[in-house]
Amino acid sequence: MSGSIEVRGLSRTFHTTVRRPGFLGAVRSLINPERVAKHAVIDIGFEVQPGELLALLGPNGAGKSTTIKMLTGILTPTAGEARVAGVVPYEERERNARNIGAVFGQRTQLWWDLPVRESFAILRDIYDVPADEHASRLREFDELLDLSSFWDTRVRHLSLGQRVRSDLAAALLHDPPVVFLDEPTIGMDVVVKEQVREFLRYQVEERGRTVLLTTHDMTEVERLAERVVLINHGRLVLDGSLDEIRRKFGWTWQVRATLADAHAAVEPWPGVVLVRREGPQVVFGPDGPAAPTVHQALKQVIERYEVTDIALDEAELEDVMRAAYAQAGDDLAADMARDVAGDVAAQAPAQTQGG
Ligand SMILES: Nc1ncnc2c1ncn2[C@@H]1O[C@H](COP(=O)(O)OP(=O)(O)OP(=O)(O)O)[C@@H](O)[C@H]1O
Repeated sequence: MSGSIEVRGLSRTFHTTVRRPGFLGAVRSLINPERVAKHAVIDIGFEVQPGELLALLGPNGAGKSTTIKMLTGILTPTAGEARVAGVVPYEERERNARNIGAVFGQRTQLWWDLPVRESFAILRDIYDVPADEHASRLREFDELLDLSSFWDTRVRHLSLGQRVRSDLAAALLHDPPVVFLDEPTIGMDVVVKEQVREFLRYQVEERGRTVLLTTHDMTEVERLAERVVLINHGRLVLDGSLDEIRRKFGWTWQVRATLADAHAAVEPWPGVVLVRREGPQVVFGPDGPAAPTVHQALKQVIERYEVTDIALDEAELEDVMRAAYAQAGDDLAADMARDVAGDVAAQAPAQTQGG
């Protein structure tokens, strides 16, 4: 079965009622509710190939969870279409559920009062997994996630890391070709995070699963994803490989200097921007076509500041993403301005005719 994900023109608008302030306001809201529309996802489209891991990125409130909820069949889109392993998820929820596994880092799908292993057994029965397959898959997951050290414990007594590892195993026990992970490693310590990433890499590379992952952790993106889709204010603003994005938005060089005076004022100069500052540590990067070469930049930093240490740095993905968002924001603003200008232009002749 092909584990592809296809998304075309997908949109979702939420309608909520606004409560007016004060007692009278509350009464007025009851009699005459004021409805507002929130366009959480607007006309997005992308594809994920079978066996590919794609990171869906965006700031808080960008529309990532809403997108995943449409692809898992929890929400129905307002417009557009999605297919997951050939199935329209919100039209055939049960069929879709057999093809997908989903982990929402903040919630569990396990039975709170049962030991983990009993939850696994219930899922085996729900999905009709043959007993020998179930046992061998559990052995495989145990090797990678070390589940047996806590699988006789009730879910409510598990630590966060143990709970999410159990959730991951539970999501994959029926062998789905497509996996959705919404911030799976949120709040975990670095050791458990690494264990989970290892597990995910194995599932993609060795088992050929298709994974759509949302995360705010750029280390995770660097370790796991080759391709990213960026959404902002519900719109898709970028779809490309990490290499392309680094090339387009990354800095060709970065100079990190430690200032002798941690409180010294630091200003950018023509051709150079201040990328980051943390106390005495400052990082400079090139700015536009007038940027100096890396050798000139090193010389300029030493001439301008008293430094105790200076080094060349790899551009951090966080900085690259920040630059991509800034550019995407500019493009979006330009698009919206063009739309408004287009609307005004379209209205102008009508007004002339009318007048
Ligand atoms: N059920 C709902 N009713 C009304 N508005 C909603 C609903 N669900 C989400 N939204 C709004 O839609 C927008 C997108 O939310 P969503 O949860 O998809 O963002 P996100 O990218 O997953 O954010 P985060 O990184 O914070 O998890 C937000 O403005 C949110 O307030």
